[in-house]
Amino acid sequence: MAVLVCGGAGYIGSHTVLELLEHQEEVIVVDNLVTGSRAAVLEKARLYIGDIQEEQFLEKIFENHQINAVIHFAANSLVSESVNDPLKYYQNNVHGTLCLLKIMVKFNVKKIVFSSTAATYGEPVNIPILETDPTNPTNPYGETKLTTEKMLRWADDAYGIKHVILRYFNVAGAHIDGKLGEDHSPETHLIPLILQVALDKRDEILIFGADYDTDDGTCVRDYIHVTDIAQAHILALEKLNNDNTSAIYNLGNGKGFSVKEVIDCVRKLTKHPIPVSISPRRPGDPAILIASSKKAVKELGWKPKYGDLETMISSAWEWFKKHPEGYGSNGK
Ligand SMILES: NC(=O)c1ccc[n+]([C@@H]2O[C@H](COP(=O)([O-])OP(=O)(O)OC[C@H]3O[C@@H](n4cnc5c(N)ncnc54)[C@H](O)[C@@H]3O)[C@@H](O)[C@H]2O)c1
Ligand SMILES: O=c1ccn([C@@H]2O[C@H](COP(=O)(O)OP(=O)(O)O[C@H]3O[C@H](CO)[C@@H](O)[C@H](O)[C@H]3O)[C@@H](O)[C@H]2O)c(=O)[nH]1
Repeated sequence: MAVLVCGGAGYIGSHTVLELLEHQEEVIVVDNLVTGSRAAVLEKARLYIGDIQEEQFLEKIFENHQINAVIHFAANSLVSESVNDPLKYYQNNVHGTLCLLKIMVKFNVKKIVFSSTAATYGEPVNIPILETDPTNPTNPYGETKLTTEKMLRWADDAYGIKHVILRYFNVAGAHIDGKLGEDHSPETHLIPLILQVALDKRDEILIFGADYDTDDGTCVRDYIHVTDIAQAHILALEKLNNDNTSAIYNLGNGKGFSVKEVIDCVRKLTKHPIPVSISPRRPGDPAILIASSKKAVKELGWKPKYGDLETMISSAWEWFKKHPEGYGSNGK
């Protein structure tokens, strides 16, 4: 029996494929390589290049393999892009999942792990955020993820497809052995952008807003190492195989770091001065997002291993020093 990983050539997907292979799973990857890289998919996994919205393409894969469960990363996931082009997000994130679920129904595949996000909460009413807290997204990206979560709930009721929804906070870092890293193009995430300054590929980092209601005025986020996130998917699959019930979990460290604190940590690790400029707030950004992941710790037995910010940033730094062009043009 195989696990199908949609979006497995992307940042988090590729790290999860590595963990799955280490757990002896047969892994099938589907990816259209729009943001992912062929080079990020380890050879032991079988890669099909194509779009999950192409139902006939998906059907062939379900015909060719005995798929036991799906892990679904395939999405667009940039907050600011979603504000400028919300329909792109409804198309790919909501319609993409709809196509995938239709094929799962057709082939009687009853387990899915879904990548959701802290962006489903919007401006939090409590810190740390609990899974039971209100969900009022402040951007279309979060809205499309919440809509998809609701689709999964109805699909459970109607077709018995059980889900584990994982609401990640800010995923960071690279594989600790340097096997894989983060390569988004264009890059918009804070840590890789600061590291591009440290590599002298960029002159400065823009701080998007220094007038938030936080200690130093910059946004606070809960950063979580990509391998810890990948591990949670293994545990989510185990849960689905063992108790066959649906659930939602936050995945974060429960600690917040401001944009300025992240920049200071990079300065310390790289010894680079990292020039900054303050620019206006980025639309759709909440001031503070910090997770309570107690539920995942208790119910999944999740134990994040790389929780301190320095470990996350230094693993990313090691990868970027060796791969200044990411996976490079050969990556496609
Ligand atoms: N990076 C984060 O901090 C973060 C935080 C919360 C949630 N997430 C979610 O985790 C998932 C993975 O994020 P990531 O940072 O690894 O992004 P990524 O862009 O690196 O990975 C997404 C992958 O999906 C593929 N893809 C997109 N649409 C597709 C389609 N229609 N058909 C086939 N393949 C498609 C892309 O080519 C890419 O390889 C996303 O769903 C994202 O919303 C990420
Ligand atoms: O050049 C930059 C880039 C980012 N930021 C700020 O840094 C913080 C982190 O931004 P970024 O790394 O872009 O991540 P987020 O926009 O917080 O979103 C990430 O984390 C979310 C969960 O919290 C996920 O849903 C998204 O998919 C993922 O991209 C935010 O306050 C940004 O405003 C800057 O100040 N300057």
